[in-house]
Order: sequence, then structure tokens, then C-alpha cells
Amino acid sequence: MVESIVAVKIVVRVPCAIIEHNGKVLAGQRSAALSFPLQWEFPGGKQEENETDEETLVREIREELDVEIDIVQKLPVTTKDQGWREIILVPFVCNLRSYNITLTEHEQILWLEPQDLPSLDWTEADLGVIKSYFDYLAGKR
Ligand SMILES: Nc1nc2c([nH]c(=O)n2[C@@H]2O[C@H](COP(=O)(O)OP(=O)(O)OP(=O)(O)O)[C@@H](O)[C@H]2O)c(=O)[nH]1
Repeated sequence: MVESIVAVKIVVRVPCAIIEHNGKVLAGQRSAALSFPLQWEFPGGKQEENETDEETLVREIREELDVEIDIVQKLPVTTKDQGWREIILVPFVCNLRSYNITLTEHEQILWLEPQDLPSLDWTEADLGVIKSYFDYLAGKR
């Protein structure tokens, strides 16, 4: 008998927010207790069943930062193969409706000038997001 093993890779879609405010961009430091501890990311999270990208994003930002956002622009996705799963990061440029952020998951947040974003230790997938964001900014000039 011939047996075959079919490896099924989990694909996880993760909308994330590039939040702009007064010319700066919000970066979130992941909790020491999570995967990729203390690395930096754009807030967001895994899509749940029957959600659109935008619905996931609004829900995750409420959960993580307790704040409402307006979505300005969807940017090209970045994919990251993590071996057992593939992450599809879906970045959105966003604005804040109010400035009262309460952190529920992140160690800390920083507001950075766009050109200073690469100075942080980002999760690998975010390097593609930062590039997409720089392309977006260049297109606006
Ligand atoms: N929110 C967010 N997640 C990111 C970014 N970059 C990146 O690789 N990810 C990965 O996408 C997944 C998002 O999951 P999550 O935020 O809902 O929850 P989590 O960290 O507990 O997930 P995990 O424990 O499965 O890794 C994580 O594995 C996270 O490491 C990013 O910029 N923002």
C-alpha cells in the first residue's frame, strides 16, 4: 500500500494598522509573553470567520488600543512563510478618531517619524509593510 502524507499549511490573514497622527506613525511593542516577544509590529490581528479585512481591523484596534479608527487606504499585502503557517499581513493606513489610547496587549507604543520606522526591531513580515508604506508616501508627493 502506498501512503502519502499531505502537509497542509495554515494561512492566517492579519489586517494591521499604520496609524498616522500629527505626521507620526504608531508602532506597538509585542508583549514579552507572546510569540515574537518584544518585537515591534503594527497593531492588528487574525481575521475571524465571516469578517472583512476592515471589520477585523476595527475590532482588533478596539481590543488592543481601545480606540476608534478611520481607514484611509489599503496597501499591498505582505506574506511571510513561518514554516508551519503563512502570515498574510494586510496593511491599512488609518487615522485616529480620538487620541485616548489604552493599551491592553502591547508592552508600549511609540510614535515615530516615518523615516525612523526602520530603526526598531520589527517582526520580519513588517519590513514589507514598511516598504509598502514608504511607496505610498512617495506616491503622495
Ligand atoms: N498584528 C500584527 N501581527 C503581526 C504583524 N507582523 C507579524 O508577523 N504578525 C504576526 O501575525 C500574527 C497575528 O496574531 P495576533 O496578533 O492576532 O495574535 P498572537 O500574537 O497571539 O498570535 P500567535 O501567538 O499565533 O503568533 C502573529 O503571529 C504575529 O506575530 C504585525 O505587524 N501586526
